[in-house]
Amino acid sequence: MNKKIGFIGCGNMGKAILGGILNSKVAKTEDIFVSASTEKSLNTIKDNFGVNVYCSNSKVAEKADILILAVKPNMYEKVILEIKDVVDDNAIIVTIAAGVTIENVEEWFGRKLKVTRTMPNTPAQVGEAMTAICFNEKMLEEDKQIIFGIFGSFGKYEELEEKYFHGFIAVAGSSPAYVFMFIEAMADAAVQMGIPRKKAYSFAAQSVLGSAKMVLDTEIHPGQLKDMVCSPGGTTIDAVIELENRGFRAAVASAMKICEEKSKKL
Ligand SMILES: NC(=O)C1=CN([C@@H]2O[C@H](COP(=O)(O)OP(=O)(O)OC[C@H]3O[C@@H](n4cnc5c(N)ncnc54)[C@H](O)[C@@H]3O)[C@@H](O)[C@H]2O)C=CC1
Ligand SMILES: O=C(O)[C@@H]1CCC=N1
Repeated sequence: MNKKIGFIGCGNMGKAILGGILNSKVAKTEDIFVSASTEKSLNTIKDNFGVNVYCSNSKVAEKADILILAVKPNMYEKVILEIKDVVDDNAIIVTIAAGVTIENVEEWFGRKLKVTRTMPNTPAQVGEAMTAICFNEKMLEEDKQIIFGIFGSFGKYEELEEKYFHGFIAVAGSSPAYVFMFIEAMADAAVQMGIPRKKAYSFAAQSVLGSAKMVLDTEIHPGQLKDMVCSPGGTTIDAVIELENRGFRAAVASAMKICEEKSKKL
């Protein structure tokens, strides 16, 4: 891709996207420009990724054909006010923040630019992100294809109406954290049973990976896949009933509702 990609802010999510883009070779290191708030983090990014780094957001903003705003939601307005006058009229602004709408971005820039709102997740780092994408009306078909090319380079993506983004954060943007907790909990229990810790993480993670792959590849209902593991009178059904008794599903649903509500408040 012959476009210059700028990152303003490059923390956990910015690095995951940057790593994903470079691994897939969709852009070259010399075409990527990153700014961050501290010299220390810029040096780390330079050392780890070999991209161009600047301590000025405006420098990055004026160079970028595609500008990814990867700061926290509460920094968006401040950053946009800082860069708005140097951004090219034809640049594509990409947001990744929870709770920041396309309308907010247009208002803060004070003019109609091409805006793409996305919600990725950290598995971008290993090429397995799930990203939701929506566009404003300034985005042309060829612009959309560029965005699909970038987000498709580090995982799956789907165009989704902006009104569903709060729910999407609960089920995809934030959900890797719940899955990591599940893996950690299973591994701790396995360690209690005497399994060495390193093996315990690998056994738990591979089981989650394989199960997710079965859902995606077979398209069999997850309930049916669960039933296929539960041999009559066997071990699994006892564990499943204990999870039900302990409110496993209810805890997940309630956590996701809280996550969705928080996204609405940001
Ligand atoms: N962490 C995740 O799993 C996901 C995060 N997001 C979104 O990504 C955005 C960033 O989140 P994280 O990467 O988790 O946060 P983070 O705190 O790890 O990264 C934010 C980065 O912005 C930099 N920064 C702060 N002020 C700045 C400024 N004025 N100019 C330039 N850089 C500045 C910080 O130094 C930091 O490196 C948020 O808007 C969040 O909603 C979206 C999807 C998933
Ligand atoms: O915790 C957050 O607010 C961000 C958005 C989705 C994942 N991390």
